[in-house]
Amino acid sequence: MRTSIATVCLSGSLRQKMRAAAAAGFDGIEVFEQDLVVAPETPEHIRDYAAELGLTLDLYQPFRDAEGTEEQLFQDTLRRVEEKFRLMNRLGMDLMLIPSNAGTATVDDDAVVASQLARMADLAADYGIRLAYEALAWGRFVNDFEHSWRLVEAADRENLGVCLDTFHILSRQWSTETVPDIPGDKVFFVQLADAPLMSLDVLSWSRHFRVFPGEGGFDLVDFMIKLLAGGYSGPLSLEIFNDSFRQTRVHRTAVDALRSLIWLQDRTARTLEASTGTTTNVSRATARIGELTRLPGAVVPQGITWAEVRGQETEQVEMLLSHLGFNHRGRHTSKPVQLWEHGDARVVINEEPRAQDAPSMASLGFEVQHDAAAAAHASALMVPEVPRVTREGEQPFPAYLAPDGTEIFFCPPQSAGGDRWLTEFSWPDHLDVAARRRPDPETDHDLPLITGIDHVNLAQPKHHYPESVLFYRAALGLTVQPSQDVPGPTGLVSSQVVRNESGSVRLPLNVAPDLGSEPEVEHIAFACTDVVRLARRAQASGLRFLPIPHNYYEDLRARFDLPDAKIEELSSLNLLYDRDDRGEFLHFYTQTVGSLFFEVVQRLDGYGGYGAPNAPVRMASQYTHSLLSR
Ligand SMILES: O=C(O)c1ccc(O)c(O)c1
Ligand SMILES: [Mg+2]
Repeated sequence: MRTSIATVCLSGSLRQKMRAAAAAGFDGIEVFEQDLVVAPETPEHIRDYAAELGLTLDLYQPFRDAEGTEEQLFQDTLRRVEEKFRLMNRLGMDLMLIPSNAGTATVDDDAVVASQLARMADLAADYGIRLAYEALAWGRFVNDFEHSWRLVEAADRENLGVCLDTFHILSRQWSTETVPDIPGDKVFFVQLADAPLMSLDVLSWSRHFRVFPGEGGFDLVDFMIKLLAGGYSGPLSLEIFNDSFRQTRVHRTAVDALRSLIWLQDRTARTLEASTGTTTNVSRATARIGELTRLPGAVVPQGITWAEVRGQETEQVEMLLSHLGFNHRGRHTSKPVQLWEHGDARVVINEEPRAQDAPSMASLGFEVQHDAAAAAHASALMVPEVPRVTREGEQPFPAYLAPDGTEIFFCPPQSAGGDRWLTEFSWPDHLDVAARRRPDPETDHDLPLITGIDHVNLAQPKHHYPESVLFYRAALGLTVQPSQDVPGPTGLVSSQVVRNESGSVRLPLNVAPDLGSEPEVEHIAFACTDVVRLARRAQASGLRFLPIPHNYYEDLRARFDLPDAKIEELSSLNLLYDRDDRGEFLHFYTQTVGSLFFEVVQRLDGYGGYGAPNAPVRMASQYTHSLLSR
């Protein structure tokens, strides 16, 4: 379907916004009146520039405070709107948005409102203009889309229709069952907005927190199906008021925006293809699947093949790993990279000389069924590729850059040769590559206690957080869990997990408060089969644990009624504890090196969380120790 974006979504001047929309690949734009009023160009210039860029000017908006007023005021409204019709003629535009009156309405009478809409439409017809009436969620008398449609129906003018804006509909939780009942050709325009689920007055929620589809909590796929079923065939447009998008770089935001519409169309098509029921809506919408933009292949990673740490002076990282029982498995034949391994957990340490960087997370290798398909999928979503040099004989992996700066590699499964890269590391003399094998429980008495990577916690740049959510959802096919706020000593950290269904890939995304020059900490959590045993060994070998204060253990006793011996054991090993309705969780943290630390976790009986109640204890202890180490 055609795509469009309101200029209010983007930063910069009107020309910059137009250029970015065109460069990202949008078909058209909604001209926000404010952007035009402050622009130095004449309307004719804007019209020509749009033509030059190949953009259509789809909607002029908003014309406020229009209907539901006393006749005297309405006379002035007609004068005002006629001026705008002349302006639209100069711009070469033919569709104007009329939001329901939220400011000057005094007449709560549908007959009066319908007749005023009809009179505006008749005047618009003289200028070849059509009007789309939109129910604002906070409209004084008209605030639900069914009401706006009844008024449009009553006014009964060919050039008068409705504009459906998902924010106004879904924020008020209006039922969307009747969306398909509005004839497709009377829906003049559709604005798609997502938003995080919040309990906030709708006006503030709308003006500051809207996000692109896939970045919030609204069910836009369901809305799309009803829209298609109703016969709408106009553009899918984005109208996102968001404090961050107003300040982020315009080209990057425009790409994020178009990515959301590509993802939404593909997700809608997939949902239709997968639906087994034969409701009228589904079959009508299914008949139109061909109109939706599709993505090649489907990607859901099955596991994390490696986590890469990069920086200078990585000895301390090596020390932590070695105390956690990791083995140094060799150095890369051509790169300044080493591989550490414990069970199926692999950490790559990259000592690439980059200006004085302290160790930090660099990349994640994801195991996917088809790496080429995953790459094509990411490219179709306009995710930037990471340029890489692969020498002859080395295993090439497609690599993409996540919005948070993490490099994402796609690796084929081990069974399909996905572990060929391991042979690029030369092993210390006493280890023979051929002797590398999985432990045999019959004969191995010392099984690895760590089995793999349980989760990787990634710090998110505040203003690009919505973009990250969509990236992990769309490019990696992960599912988004509800977000939680964790109080830390320097601010509130908002945390949201993205994961695959089986839980073999879990990425808690953390948005930290603005800390100025403090590096955001990230961590790799290893899954362990016996965390008490591992902690004992690590303690004996001298691991630098993150110390946990005694108050925490007293609180634990009160909360969970654990026996004294258990509390004593946890406390002596700096272990933390949590429980959910399924099972228990035991974990400990290492001290931080650079902007990175490690965690070891043990999930008992299907515990599903991440020890969130313990995160404030961790952050407070890290804060204390970073102050002490200064
Ligand atoms: O917040 C507003 O005023 C506003 C204006 C125009 C719209 O289309 C809209 O959805 C909201
Ligand atoms: Mg709108």
